[in-house]
Amino acid sequence: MIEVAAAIIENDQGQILIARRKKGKSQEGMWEFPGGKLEPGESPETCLIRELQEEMGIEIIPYEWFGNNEHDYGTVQIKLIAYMAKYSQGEIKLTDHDEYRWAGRSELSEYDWAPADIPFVERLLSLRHPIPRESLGS
Ligand SMILES: Nc1nc2c([nH]c(=O)n2[C@H]2C[C@H](O)[C@@H](COP(=O)(O)OP(=O)(O)OP(=O)(O)O)O2)c(=O)[nH]1
Ligand SMILES: [Mg+2]
Repeated sequence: MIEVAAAIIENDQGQILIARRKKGKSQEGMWEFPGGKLEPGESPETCLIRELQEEMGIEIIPYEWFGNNEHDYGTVQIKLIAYMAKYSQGEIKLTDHDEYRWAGRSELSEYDWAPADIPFVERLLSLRHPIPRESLGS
């Protein structure tokens, strides 16, 4: 089982950074939350700070664990560990991706996601609208 950290990065407008894996990579052409494999002894937060600097040239601040999802790709099994993060600074320069978007939560359903990401995407979509107070029953 490979441990992979993924960052759900929000900007000041509440949009989320998503990226398409470029040709030649596993899951090529599919959209993901940027990140990568944990190095030995590394925490997911430290991994994400490093990966986003390496892969996109930006600085982020991971602030909250979002969820884990184990997925079997047949040849590899991955444990995807997602964290919410805040975009801090830097101009995006792509190395492992061929496209990126700042997407509104409701737009996330329009993309062809890496299968391991689907549960995260569904949760982000369902958290789109806050539940009205009166329907919470108190
Ligand atoms: N970063 C990332 N990887 C994901 C996501 N969903 C998903 O299935 N993966 C898979 C693709 C890869 O098989 C595996 C490892 O991710 P990766 O290719 O980004 O790892 P890495 O940055 O360390 O790069 P490399 O050494 O494999 O080139 O995780 C996701 O949302 N983010
Ligand atoms: Mg990566």
